Amino acid sequence: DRNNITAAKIWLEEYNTEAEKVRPEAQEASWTWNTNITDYNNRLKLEAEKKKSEFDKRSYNQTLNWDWKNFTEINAKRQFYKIADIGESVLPTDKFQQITKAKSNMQSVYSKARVCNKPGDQDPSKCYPLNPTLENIMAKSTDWKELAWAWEGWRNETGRKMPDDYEKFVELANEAAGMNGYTDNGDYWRSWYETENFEKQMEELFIGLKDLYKLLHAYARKKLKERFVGHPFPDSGQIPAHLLGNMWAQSWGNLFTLLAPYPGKPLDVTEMMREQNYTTRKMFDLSEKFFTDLGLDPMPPKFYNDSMLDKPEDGRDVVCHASAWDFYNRKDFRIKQCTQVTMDWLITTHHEMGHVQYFLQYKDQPVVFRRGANPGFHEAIGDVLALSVSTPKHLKKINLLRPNQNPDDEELQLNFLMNQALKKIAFIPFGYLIDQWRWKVFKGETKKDEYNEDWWNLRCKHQGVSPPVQRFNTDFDAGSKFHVPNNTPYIRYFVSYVIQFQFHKALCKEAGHNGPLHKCDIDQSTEAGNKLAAMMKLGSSKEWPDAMEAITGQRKMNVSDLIEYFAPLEDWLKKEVKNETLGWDDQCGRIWGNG
Ligand SMILES: O=C(CCC(O)(O)[C@H](Cc1ccccc1)NC(=O)c1ccccc1)N[C@@H](Cc1c[nH]c2ccccc12)C(=O)O
Ligand SMILES: [Zn+2]
Repeated sequence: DRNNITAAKIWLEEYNTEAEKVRPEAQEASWTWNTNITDYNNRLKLEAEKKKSEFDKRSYNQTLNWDWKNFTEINAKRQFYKIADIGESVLPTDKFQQITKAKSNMQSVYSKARVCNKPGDQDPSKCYPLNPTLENIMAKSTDWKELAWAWEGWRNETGRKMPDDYEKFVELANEAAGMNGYTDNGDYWRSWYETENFEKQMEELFIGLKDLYKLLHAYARKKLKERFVGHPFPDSGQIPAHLLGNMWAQSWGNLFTLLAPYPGKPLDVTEMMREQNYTTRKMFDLSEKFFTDLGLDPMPPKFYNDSMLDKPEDGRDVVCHASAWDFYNRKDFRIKQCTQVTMDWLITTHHEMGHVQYFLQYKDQPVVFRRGANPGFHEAIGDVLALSVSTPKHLKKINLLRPNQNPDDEELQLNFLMNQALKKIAFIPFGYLIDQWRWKVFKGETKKDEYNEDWWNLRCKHQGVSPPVQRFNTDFDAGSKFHVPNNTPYIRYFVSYVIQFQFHKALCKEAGHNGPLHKCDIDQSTEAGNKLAAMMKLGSSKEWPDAMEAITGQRKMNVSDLIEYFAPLEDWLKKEVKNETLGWDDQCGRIWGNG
């Protein structure tokens, strides 16, 4: 009968066995398309996704045979709760096909986009991809016009071509969420955090970090005005968005040579990597060794054969944006990325390897529990290890610090902190605002003809950046960032940037570190590794405060450890921007055309 827990557990076993067949097939078809974007592979992907959605629907219907909401066994009850949460698979077949098609269209536009008519090119029909060309221009160019060409061209070739598909996707995603008992798709996405007032909590964390961001913003603005003297910076105080070393102004690490407190003491890891003939494989071996030295798991033998770690040179279209893949059969785990030999890519490699380590640690959980304690946890693992790898002490250990440089030199340490701030503090408003925008779209508070105006309201208000050229309602600049066409939520990175410092603090204590937090390197500490592994093994079988407690002893997110980490730099910045006006107007002023 409906309360027979023994029979229910047998059914859960059968579900798991079936899921470990259906999911690998769907993943394999998705992998084939992602590593070779063709219409044929797209049809195979759609077919496999249809099959998986039918399995999800069937399984959902079978959960109705059990009174699982009243089960006393928490673990079984939680498995039923997750099996019953089938997302977009709840849609009837024709609507499921429509939403999958709309998503495939946008992903294909984003991954195939190229920008032509580069200023100074003899052949105006020569076109350039984001990775590596446009990213390198945004990182290195100090030519205002060239930066503006890349910035505007990328948005013309991506976001501008998506509004219709995006509107269709929003409509159907909201319909699916409604059928699953949520108010809209944003409500569904937030439900994965199982946290009361989640939006309020995120706002409080963001407010807690605003002052630190304003200091860094004022310093960067002052130095960029010197570099681009004669060019227009808005009176409203924003920084033109194409000057920050990154296509989305989300990470300012490429401004290090301009912003380092002591330019004479560079941290030029990329140059050191190139001088030592680093290869993609060497970068992965370095990362894997950090994990195994903590007592964590090595990559399975198949990993390197089956992964795609470099951009293919045979001209085929691939999704270059990095991702880690769990095939849910406990055997196949892959990474797909278009690696370049740079420090940024060494960090991204640790980020992706962090995802795979999580897969390995929770692989014996029931399939529905093979996820992060919350999505932010999955994004934090690799970044926590990268906090140790990036320290001058560790760079010295792996011979990526110049031989004549002393890792304990206080000026070098301040340069290191600035480098970290340009990636971690600069990211905070960006990590916060993407889903602020999307949650409003899902709530219906932002209509299609307001998509771009609302996007720039948030970019101007929270991030303090402005568009270098006029924007129009016919633009769709949110669509120029991978996660929007790819329908990947983004608040997870904001959560990750907060909790990774809580994890770092706790693991440094476990590793017996004394002294300032930013100097800590947990390398080789199996005590720290064991704590991390114990948390990862839980997967999503427990609510995330239990997982957080397993590492830090706390049950809440808070920004105090991040602020402690950057304290020495905060003091230096306060002196540096003493005569500057901190902050900017909420609005960007006139940037709007009626188009
Ligand atoms: O997007 C990424 C890395 C890609 C990902 O590893 O997060 C990837 C995104 C993705 C999700 C879904 C489909 C395709 C790509 N997420 C995963 O691969 C993944 C796998 C399993 C569980 C959870 C996430 N980073 C973000 C920001 C970021 C956070 N930490 C970083 C460290 C270095 C560089 C960038 C970042 C960005 O580039 O804007
Ligand atoms: Zn990630």
